[in-house]
Amino acid sequence: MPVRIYALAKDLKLDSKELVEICKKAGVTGKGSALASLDDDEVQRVEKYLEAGKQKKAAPAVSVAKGASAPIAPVRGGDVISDRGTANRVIGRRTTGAPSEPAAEPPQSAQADAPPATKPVEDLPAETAKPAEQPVAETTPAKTPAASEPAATSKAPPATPKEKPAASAPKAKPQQPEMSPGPLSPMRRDPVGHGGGGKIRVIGRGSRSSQSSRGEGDSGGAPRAPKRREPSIKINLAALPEAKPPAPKKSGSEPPAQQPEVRFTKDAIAGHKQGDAAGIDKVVSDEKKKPATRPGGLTEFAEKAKGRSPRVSEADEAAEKKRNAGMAGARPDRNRSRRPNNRRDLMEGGGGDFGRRRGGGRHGGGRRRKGVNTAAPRKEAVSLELPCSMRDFCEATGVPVAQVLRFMMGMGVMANINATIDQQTAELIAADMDLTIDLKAHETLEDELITSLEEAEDEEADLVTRAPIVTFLGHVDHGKTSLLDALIGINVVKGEAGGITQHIRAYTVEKDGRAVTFVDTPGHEAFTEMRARGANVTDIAVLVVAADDGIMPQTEEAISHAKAAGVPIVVALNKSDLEGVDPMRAMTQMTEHQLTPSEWGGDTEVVRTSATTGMGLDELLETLLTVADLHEYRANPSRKALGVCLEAEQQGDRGVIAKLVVQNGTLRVGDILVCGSSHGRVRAMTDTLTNAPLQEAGPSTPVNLTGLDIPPGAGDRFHVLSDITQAREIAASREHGSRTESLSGVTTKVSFETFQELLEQGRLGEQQEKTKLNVIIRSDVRGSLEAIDKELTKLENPEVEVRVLQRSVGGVTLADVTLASASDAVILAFNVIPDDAARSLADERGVEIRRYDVIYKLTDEIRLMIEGRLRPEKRNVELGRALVKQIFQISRIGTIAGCYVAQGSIQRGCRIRVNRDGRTIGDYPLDALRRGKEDIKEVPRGMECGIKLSGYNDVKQDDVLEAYKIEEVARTLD
Ligand SMILES: Nc1nc2c(ncn2[C@@H]2O[C@H](COP(=O)(O)OP(=O)(O)OP(=O)(O)O)[C@@H](O)[C@H]2O)c(=O)[nH]1
Repeated sequence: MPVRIYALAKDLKLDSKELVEICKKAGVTGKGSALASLDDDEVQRVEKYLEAGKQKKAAPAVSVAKGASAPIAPVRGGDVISDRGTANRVIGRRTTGAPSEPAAEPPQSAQADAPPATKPVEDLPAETAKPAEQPVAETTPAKTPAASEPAATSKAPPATPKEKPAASAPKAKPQQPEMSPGPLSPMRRDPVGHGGGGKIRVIGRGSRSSQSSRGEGDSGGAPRAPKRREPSIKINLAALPEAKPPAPKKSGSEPPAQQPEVRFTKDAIAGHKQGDAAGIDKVVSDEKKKPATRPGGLTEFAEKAKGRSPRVSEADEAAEKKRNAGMAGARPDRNRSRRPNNRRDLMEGGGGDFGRRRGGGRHGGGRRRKGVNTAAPRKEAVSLELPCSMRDFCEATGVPVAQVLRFMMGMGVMANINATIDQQTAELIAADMDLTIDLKAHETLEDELITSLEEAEDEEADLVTRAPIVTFLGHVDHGKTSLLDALIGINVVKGEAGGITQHIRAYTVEKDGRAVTFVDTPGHEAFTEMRARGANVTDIAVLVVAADDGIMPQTEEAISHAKAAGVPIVVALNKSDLEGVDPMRAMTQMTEHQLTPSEWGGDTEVVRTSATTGMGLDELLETLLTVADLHEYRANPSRKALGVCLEAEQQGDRGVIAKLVVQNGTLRVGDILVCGSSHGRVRAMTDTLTNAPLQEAGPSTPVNLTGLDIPPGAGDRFHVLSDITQAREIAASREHGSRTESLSGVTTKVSFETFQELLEQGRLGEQQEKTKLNVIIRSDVRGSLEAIDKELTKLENPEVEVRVLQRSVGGVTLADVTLASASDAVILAFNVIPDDAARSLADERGVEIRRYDVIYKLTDEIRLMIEGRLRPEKRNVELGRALVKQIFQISRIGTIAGCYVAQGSIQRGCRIRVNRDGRTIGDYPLDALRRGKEDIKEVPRGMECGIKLSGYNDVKQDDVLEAYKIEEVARTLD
């Protein structure tokens, strides 16, 4: 009877992977994975091989006993290792013995032969039995195949260089220990033989310093320019002759000889021009009498020597001020203060020129010299907590604010002293100013609590087996949803808008008495994030590949996600029921992506399935459970829960509904939860498949949960805390962080309507800047927001930029319309509707709200518009809204909705959108419109009527019916 390799491995008490290897060696081919089956014959072959291996293993034990230099026993190796000096001595001997082999490979190669841990034991005897004199040959290992074998001999012991001599100790001449350290022979190339320092080189083998030592040694004959460098191990080298430190420059403490500075007043100069010499004479005589108090003068240095800052008496100062006012001789001073590098003086704390210019220029520099320099001394190594303000940065580093602001201006950023500096900016400034900054992130409650929760390790005794989380990934329409539906026994595919999955689904089902959690992801290219998220929560990825299509772009992407997540991949070759499909084609393509099918000897399980006929479903399930067995997924149900939010939405009366998967621990009703920037207490939990209420959810369980204050982001991790205040604080700080990040800049007024006009009128060509189309996105779930976002970024071109001013989950609100009106933005409502107030304001202000239910329609429409090709030949004209007050079930007719027309009117022949809980759930033609028993053409606002929809009988009380008609609109921009 066939037996799976992993099961046989269990019987034989071997590792499954090891057994796969053994199968190969035993000549049983095509068994690339532990899931492959072996028939009786193959099992026997494997067992025989193992038996033979055991015998082989037993044989060398005799030789070990015989020979003193057993290949594995580190007896002699121990001798060599025990005394480093001995080792070196041996090396030295060999070096002298064979000095003529300078061109051999570098000694690192001996270490590069690190032993592969998985080397089958049974190989050892054969290898170690190879001729022991080969060590000599090992010095030229690349030359012959035989030469590489002794290198293999040294693979067994883990500690490489020391044990190598023992491992490959030549058995042929055990009595000649001097020949034994053959494997060390590469050391001969080490220049030990050329001089002292052998000890050092052995220690430093492989290190850079030793290599350079070797380089020097090699140059024994060839002269090489000596390089000055630090000795790597100083204790073994003669001390370098002490160089006298250079004498401090005298010029540093003595002022340069100066010419007496004679300054002429304007009057003196003017008088001189008029032939009056008296004014000049007076200035010259005054100058001679004046004490040397100018900077750099002797008085100043005398003061400095006494440890005081040179000060000028009030009287002198006043006199000087008077003298210097307006004198031509003051120009050098002024120039100095204007020099661009004056900030260096300032930074070094020695100047004050900068301040003099500002404060002292007009009002007299003397005052400044009197005061104390208040600038913080510049610090070289600073520790800074981020984010911080410009002021904090400057105070911490001692760099003047003006200097930092100037730098920022140079980078095109107009900042002020209160501006916040982020890490990147701080690093840039620091690099520019040669500062060493140790940037620390602010230690928050988050770091304290969440990190400890994430890092808490579970006790082995607490761990129990959990259900595997299996995610279906693959290209759009390859049959993921159908396959999952068929496995679970439900039908979700039918209800999908546009026939594509736009939400992530997760269900736990019981199969063969075991729980499995399935996650379905959308295949449309827009949902990359959802696929990545699906892959990140999963244990096993099922790659659904349609046999007729093969590997497609999103299949490739899914492969990357699964590989990045490091999870096993099982391929479901779906649609195998289709006639004429060639599964070999898809399998060949798979090999190009390093997914070799197990039937071709690889380790990827490929199951041929058909969601339509049910073919291969059992096998797929069995394979998934087997993989789960192999990996033993475990969790600790007794700890506080943590996991991931897959999706979240705001539902009218129920509040926030979040779909979470518990990854570890148990989540209970009443638990305090923080998830992204939302928090709250778990109010209720329901099963994602049956909607049954749950009191607790253990590991691997997906739940729909209420109780959070705002919808968390899809992909946000959640944690259970014990204090609601802490949860609130953490959520608030995250919200603050993300708001700060997403603050958008100034908006340009370009509306959706005018956008095409701009294009048509060719005004884009005249504009230097890109034309910006501002949009506000509202969606039913977070995942769609990301998908739309991603699609919109693809629409950018050199002339047009689509700017998302705001994106959020939930219906269109008054605030959205206000923002759109202020910034000429268009509101893109994906699967949501505007509330009454928003609708009225939008009408009043002419704000456009575009509604979509399929993502590619949204992006296609915008793309067409951007390309100037949008031809609004058909336009939806909103007619009115009616509220369903009562439902009447009439046999043979169906459901009649008794409605009250709240806005506009309902007209015969229109179409009706059915909205429930703020979401559009369907769009149907109006079948019948009646008042009493009469069929009528139109029902105006404030009246009641009966509405029958065509093809939909599930209208419920409180549904909102929106009537609209499709009008043909003539093109106006042709
Ligand atoms: N013949 C055949 N058709 C299939 C099979 N599986 C799915 N289909 C059809 O393929 C189409 C797409 O199936 P879905 O299950 O929606 O595909 P999907 O991969 O979930 O699509 P997205 O979720 O949008 O990525 C549907 O019309 C299915 O009926 C199959 O095994 N055989």
